[in-house]
Amino acid sequence: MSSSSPVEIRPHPSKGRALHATKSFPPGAVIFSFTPLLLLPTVACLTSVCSHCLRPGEPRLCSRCHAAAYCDATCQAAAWKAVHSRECKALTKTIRDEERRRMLPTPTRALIQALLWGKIRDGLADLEGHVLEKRAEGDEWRDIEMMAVAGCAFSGLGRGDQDVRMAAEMLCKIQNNSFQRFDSELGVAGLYLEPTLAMANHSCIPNASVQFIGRNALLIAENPIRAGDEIEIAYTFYTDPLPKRREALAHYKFTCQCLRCRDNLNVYQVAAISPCVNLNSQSLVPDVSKLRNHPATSSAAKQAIVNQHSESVEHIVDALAVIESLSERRKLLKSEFIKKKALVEEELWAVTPLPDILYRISMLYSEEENYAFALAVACLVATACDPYQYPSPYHPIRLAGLFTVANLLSNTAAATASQTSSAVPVSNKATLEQEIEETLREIDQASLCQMLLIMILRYTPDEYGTEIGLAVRARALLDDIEKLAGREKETSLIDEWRRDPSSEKSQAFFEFAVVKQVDALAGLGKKVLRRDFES
Ligand SMILES: C[S@@+](CC[C@H](N)C(=O)[O-])C[C@H]1O[C@@H](n2cnc3c(N)ncnc32)[C@H](O)[C@@H]1O
Repeated sequence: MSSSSPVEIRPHPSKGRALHATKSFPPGAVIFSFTPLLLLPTVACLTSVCSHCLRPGEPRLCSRCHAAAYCDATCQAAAWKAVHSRECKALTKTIRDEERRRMLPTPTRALIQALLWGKIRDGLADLEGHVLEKRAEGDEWRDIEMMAVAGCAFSGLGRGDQDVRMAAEMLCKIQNNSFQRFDSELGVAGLYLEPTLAMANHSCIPNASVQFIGRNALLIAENPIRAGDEIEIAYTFYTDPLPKRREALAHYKFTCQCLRCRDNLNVYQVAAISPCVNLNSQSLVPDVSKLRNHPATSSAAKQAIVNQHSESVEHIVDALAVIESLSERRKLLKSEFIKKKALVEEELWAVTPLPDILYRISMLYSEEENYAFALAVACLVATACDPYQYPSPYHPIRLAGLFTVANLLSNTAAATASQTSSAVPVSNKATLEQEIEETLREIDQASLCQMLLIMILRYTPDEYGTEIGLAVRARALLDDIEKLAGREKETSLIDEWRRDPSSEKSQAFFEFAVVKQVDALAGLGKKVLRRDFES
């Protein structure tokens, strides 16, 4: 990196090397945009994303090897020059069957590229692979050796002991330093490696995160970062319980010593000490004392419940992946929700796996076209789960949560508008459906939706507003709302809030038009869960 680089690599007493900032960055700022040394689609996404830029679509397969696909001639030409010319020749020569070429495991495919290109090999040279530790582990090492043998064979290069040993070492480095490139539509869509970004160590209370745009990885400040600070990212889901995090990090051969791990802090305790808490004054939880003083930060009884019932979401994700029907999905979510009754009774909504269960319940209602119920549960997620799990309002999951609410509002607003107003007050005997309908009728849903979208764009790095998928979708929906006729008065109030969100008038308006309404809907979300999922 050049002397003007925003990051530098320094030795670290216990972690090997570390990535440090050379200047300060506010939360949400892009520290650097990295161009990959290695970027490959996963096997599952090989025909649904471009092998060069990883953008989803309907890419066309390379007519020779049929094992790489590109969105257009530009991507194909760039990939040909960067990696594919040699890879294509080697794969066509060494593997007859096209389907088998496409089924090569992603790390093996990455290894083949590294074996064929000196530039990639050189880029990997200084990386940590924990080769000796891995070699000492029977099963894991056998898998690595098998992939190394395959990589040597399919690259058409040497297959002697020395070659396989070198390939196995490269594979260890690839595994220890690559990212799973996540796509919001497809999930894990690729493998990404860049040697400087790979110097970022892990913390379960990270101050930065990585977001992918096309071929590039953006390193984004999550907390305020000062010049000289170590930049730490999370290698695993830091909201998982401690044993699960330890298990995931064992692959990287270290034991995390961050505060969350050392003192086994729960999600509320970490939120309370986050340097980002005050940034929430313009969020759905503007009363930051709520974030600082949740009862689970001090009550030993609540802490015990969190420890006893927190669980990774993995088994739920796996089970849902093979369920097609909505009714079966509902059954599974109901049984998982009931299992977490102790958390629900104590309103410990932010404890894993509850946020994920709630999010999936909201999605389920949405698929069932019950947008009002989906919205109520999504509001509960956006106020009682996300801000505690991710205290920075710039966090991509916070922004995704806002978008979910805004998007659902665009459906409920249309439904409310098409109803003939009965204007019947809600009686004690009204159904939950009627209660939500009435609440929605009282809310200016278009304004609420518009303000949530403005918040998303406010928290998105300006220079990437046209590239980050969520920002692009938020902008499109906002444009649609701004075209609606007859909203001059609302628009003028919103414009004033947009220009100066911290003025007294704007804050009062925000409190009324956004915070109060989302809170009311979140309260209804609890009622929805109680009625439909508790028994
Ligand atoms: C992607 S590399 C990060 C750069 C690495 N420190 C180096 O010097 O090459 C991952 C490796 O860094 C080390 N590491 C990362 N985070 C750590 C942490 N919180 N504590 C101790 N070691 C850590 C582990 O050896 C891990 O396998």
